[in-house]
Amino acid sequence: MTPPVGIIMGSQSDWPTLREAAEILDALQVGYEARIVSAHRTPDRLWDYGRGAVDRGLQVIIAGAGGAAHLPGMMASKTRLPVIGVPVQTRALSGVDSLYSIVQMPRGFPVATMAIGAAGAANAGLMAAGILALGDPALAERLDAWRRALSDSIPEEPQDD
Ligand SMILES: Nc1c(C(=O)O)ncn1[C@@H]1O[C@H](COP(=O)(O)O)[C@@H](O)[C@H]1O
Repeated sequence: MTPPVGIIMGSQSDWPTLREAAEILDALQVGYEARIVSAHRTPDRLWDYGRGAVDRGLQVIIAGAGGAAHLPGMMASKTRLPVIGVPVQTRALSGVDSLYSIVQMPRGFPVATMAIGAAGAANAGLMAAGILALGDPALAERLDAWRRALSDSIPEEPQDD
């Protein structure tokens, strides 16, 4: 059975970043699939994935890529499912290249763009869970508990190292 979330990335080298989204989804017991899909290197795979996404039963797509990061935007062109973009940090330009490639979509085909890197990927997992929680009270409760636990873990006073 198709899980609700598709995590796609431009390269194997993006997985250490996108795994942060997967770990959040694991913690919240949200099903996902992870695939390498590149607009540049495997355009037919991108096309097929986007064309079949709704019919297969996916509900949200998290798309991460670095550099000339066209994957999230191209996926948003191919499917009406919400696409959450994760700009992967790059060595040459620190991920600003990825961010700019993802965030400036033309009107009509939005990508919900997260921050650069691992924190952005984790937030993509939380954003996907938040979308799915709108129609899933049990998931909403798990997400609320996750958020409470994070808040409770923050000390009121700074600690010495
Ligand atoms: N930005 C894209 C796309 C795409 O947008 O379709 N496909 C691969 N890439 C990116 O190329 C970077 C380097 O990839 P390699 O490490 O495989 O050379 C990765 O961050 C990937 O997301």
